[in-house]
Amino acid sequence: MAIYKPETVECNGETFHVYITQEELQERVSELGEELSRHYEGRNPIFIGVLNGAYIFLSDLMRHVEISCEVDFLKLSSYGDEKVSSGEVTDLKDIDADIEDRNVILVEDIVDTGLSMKYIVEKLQKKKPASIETITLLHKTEATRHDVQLDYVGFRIPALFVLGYGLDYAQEGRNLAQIYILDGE
Ligand SMILES: O=P(O)(O)OC[C@H]1O[C@H](OP(=O)(O)OP(=O)(O)O)[C@H](O)[C@@H]1O
Ligand code: HPA
Repeated sequence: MAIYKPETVECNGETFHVYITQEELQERVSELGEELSRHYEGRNPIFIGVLNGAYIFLSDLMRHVEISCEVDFLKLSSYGDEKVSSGEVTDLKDIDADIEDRNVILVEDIVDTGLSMKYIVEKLQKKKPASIETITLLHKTEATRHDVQLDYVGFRIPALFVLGYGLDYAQEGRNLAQIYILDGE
């Protein structure tokens, strides 16, 4: 089976190179799944993935969760086709599940400025869940300006634009099996 993981890749006229390999991703994702399985044993958590970016991370993560659980999605956008946040969050789809009194695990691909995560947690809190914890594959620690609670973090990364494994640049590059960064950074 062919997996799309070149050493370098052109995306929207810019060149990116590998930053986190497929093997490193798979190892960390499996550790996180095992940690969540231990923590949520007997609590039937509901995973809420943030579309579009989190879909690959969430699907890989769930295959390492060995307890009873559910999944739902919401969708929002704040980057458009740019490499910097617009500073505004647009709601595109809400969850369908009733999360009142449920244990929610909010799943993001990346926390950059923190705006999206802060916005979603405040939105979900209004639905009165029993608990909300957050997990993000990537955290750009130096770029985060909003106060966010991060319970599980895959990789802490510098403030560089990244691509692949669900993360896009103007909607392209999500199908790359590894995480890439802009050449020269
Ligand atoms: O911490 P922040 O600065 O808010 O950035 C993080 C958010 O940006 C990306 O979503 P985007 O709005 O690009 O939509 P997408 O997931 O559909 O690509 C990513 O998936 C996060 O949701
Ligand atoms: O570095 C990034 N890459 C892709 N999407 C993003 N959304 C926030 N930060 C990023």
